[in-house]
Amino acid sequence: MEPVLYFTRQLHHYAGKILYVNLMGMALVSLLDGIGMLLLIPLLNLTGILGQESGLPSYIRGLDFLAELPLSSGLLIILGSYMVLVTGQILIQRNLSMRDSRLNTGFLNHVRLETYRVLLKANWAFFIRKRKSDLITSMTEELGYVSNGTYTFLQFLTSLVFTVIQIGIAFWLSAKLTLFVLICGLALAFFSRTFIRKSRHHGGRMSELARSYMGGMSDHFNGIKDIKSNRLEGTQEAWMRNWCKQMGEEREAQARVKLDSQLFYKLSAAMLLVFFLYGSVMLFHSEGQSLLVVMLIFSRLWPRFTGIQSNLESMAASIPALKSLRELQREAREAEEQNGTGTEKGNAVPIPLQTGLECRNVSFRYSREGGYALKDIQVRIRPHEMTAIVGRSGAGKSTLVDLLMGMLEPESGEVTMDGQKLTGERILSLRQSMSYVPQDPFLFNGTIRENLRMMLPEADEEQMWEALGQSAAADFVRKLPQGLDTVIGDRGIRLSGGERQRLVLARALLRQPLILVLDEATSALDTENETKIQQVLESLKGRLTLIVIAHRLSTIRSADQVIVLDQGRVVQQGGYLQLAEEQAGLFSRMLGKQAKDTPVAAIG
Ligand SMILES: Nc1ncnc2c1ncn2[C@@H]1O[C@H](COP(=O)(O)OP(=O)(O)OP(=O)(O)O)[C@@H](O)[C@H]1O
Repeated sequence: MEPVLYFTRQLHHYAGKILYVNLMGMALVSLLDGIGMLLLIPLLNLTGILGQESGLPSYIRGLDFLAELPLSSGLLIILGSYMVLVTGQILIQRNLSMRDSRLNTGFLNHVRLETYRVLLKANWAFFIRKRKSDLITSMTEELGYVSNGTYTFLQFLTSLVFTVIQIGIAFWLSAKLTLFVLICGLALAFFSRTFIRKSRHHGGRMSELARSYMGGMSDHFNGIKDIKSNRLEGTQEAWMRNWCKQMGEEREAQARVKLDSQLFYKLSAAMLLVFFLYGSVMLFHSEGQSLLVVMLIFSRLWPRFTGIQSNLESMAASIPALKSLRELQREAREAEEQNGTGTEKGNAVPIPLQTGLECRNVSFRYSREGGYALKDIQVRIRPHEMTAIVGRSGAGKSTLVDLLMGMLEPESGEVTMDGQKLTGERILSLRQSMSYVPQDPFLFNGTIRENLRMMLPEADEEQMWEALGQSAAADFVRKLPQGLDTVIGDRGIRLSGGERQRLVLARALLRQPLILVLDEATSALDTENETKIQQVLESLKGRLTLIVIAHRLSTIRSADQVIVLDQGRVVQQGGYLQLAEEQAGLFSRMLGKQAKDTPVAAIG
C-alpha cells in the first residue's frame, strides 16, 4: 500500500486546495442527489400510485401544503423542483469532472517530469545497471497506471463522500434498515478481499508482460538485420505468439476476476432485496410506503458498495506498476550525481586544464562480485596534448575514459583534475569544457541542422559549416540533396559509418570544447575515412586536449602519448615512435598485426 499512499501524498502536494474544493463539490452533488431522492416519494404519493390517501411521509411534513393543492399544480411544483435540482446537480457534476480531468492530466505530467528529472540526474552507473526498455516501460506503461490510479483514487473518494452522505439520508429514512444494509455491505466487503488480492496479482503479471514486450520489441527491431540475414523470423514469430498467448490468458483472468466480483455483488443484491421484501411484507406486514423506502435505500446504497469495490480492485491492479515506478524513482535518487548535473547547468564554467587529468592508483569493478575492469591505473593526460588509449577489445579503454570524465567513480584510488579530486562542481566544469564522441554515436531522426544544433542551439550557418569543415564532413553534406536540411536517421538518408562519425565529430566541435574525447569506431572507418580522421586529429592537435580511444593505430600516429592497456592494466606508456620501437611490447605487436590486416593503412 506504500506506493499508493506515496502517490496520494504527491497528489495532495500537487493539487493542494483544489482537491478539497472538488471533494466539497462532490458532497454537494450527492446532497442534491439525496434531496431528489426524497422528493420522489411525495411525487409518487401525490399521483396516487401508492394507493394511499394519508398525505406525505413524516420526513417532509413541511411540504403538507402540496397535498392541499390540486393535483396538477402540486405535480408541477414537485416536478419543477426536481428539474432544478437535477439540472444543478448535472452542471456541478460537469464542472467537477472537468476539474478532475485537468487535475488528472496535470498530476500525470507532474509525475512524468519528476521521474524524468530524477532519471536525468542519476549517475552513469545507474544506467549501466538498467535495461533501456525497462526505463521506457516505466516512462510509458507505468506512468499510464499512475494516471489510472489517480483517476480511480479520485473516483474512490467521490464514491466515499457520496456513500457517507447517502448513508446519512438513509439513516434518517430508516435507521434499522440502513444498519442492516450496512452490515450486509461490510460482510460482503470482507468476503470480497480475495477479488482485490487477485486483481493485484494480475496487475503484477500485466506489468511483467509489458516489460517483456518492450524489451523484446526493442531487441527485435535493433537486431532486425541479424534476424533477416540469419533467417530467424520463425523464432521471433514464435516468441511473439507465445507473448500474445500469455497476454490473452492474463487479460481473460483479469476480466474473470472483475466479472466474478460483479456477479457476486449482483447476486447478493438480488438475494438481499428478496429477503427484505419478504421479511417486510410477511413478517412485519409493512405497506406501500415502507416497501418503497426499502427499495429506495437498497437501490441507492448497494450500487455505491459495488462502485467502491470496483475502485478498490482497479487500485489494487495498479499497485505493482506504482510500486515499480516508486522503486525506480528511489533508486535513481540514490544514484543522483553529487554535482547538481541533470537539467540544470549550475554555475559551472569551462575551466582550461592547467596540469591535466590524472588517475592515481585507480581500480574499478562493475560489480562487487566481478573481476577488475581496471587495476592500479597510474596515468596523466596533459593539457593541449593528444593522448591515445589503445589495447585489445575488453582491455578497459572505455572504462578508463568514463572514469576520466567523472562518469564512473573509482573503487579505490582517485581521479584528479589539476591536482584536485574530481568531484562535485569540478565534474560539472570538466563536462562543460569537453565534448565526447562515443563509438556508436547518437543521431536522432531530424535534419543535419537540428542534429548539430542539439549541441549548440544558437549556432548559426557559418559556425555549422566551420565545424563541418574541421571534421572533414563539409564535402559530403554539401553533396546531400538538401544540404543542412537533409533529414537523416530512421526515416531519412542513411549515412555510412564514417559519415556518421564525422558528423558527430562536427557536432562535438561546434561548441568549441577545450577537451575532445573521441571513442573511435571499430569498424566504421575505411582507409579513406581513416586518413580523413587522422588529418582532422592532426589539425586539432595543440589547439585542444585530445583523448582518443583508437582501434586503428594509423589515426594516432601524431599522438604525444600512447597508453597501452591490457586486461585492465597499463602495460606500456610513452610516445608513439618510442612504443613502436619496443619490439617486445604489446603495442608493436598490435602495429604489426594491423599492418598485416590492412597493408595500405600501414604504408600510408
Ligand atoms: N556495464 C558493464 N558491466 C559489467 N562489465 C562491464 C561493463 N562494461 C564493460 N565491462 C567489462 O569491463 C571490461 C573492460 O571493458 P571496456 O568496455 O572498458 O573495454 P574496451 O577496451 O573499451 O573494449 P572495446 O574495445 O571492445 O570497446 C571488460 O571485461 C568488459 O566485459
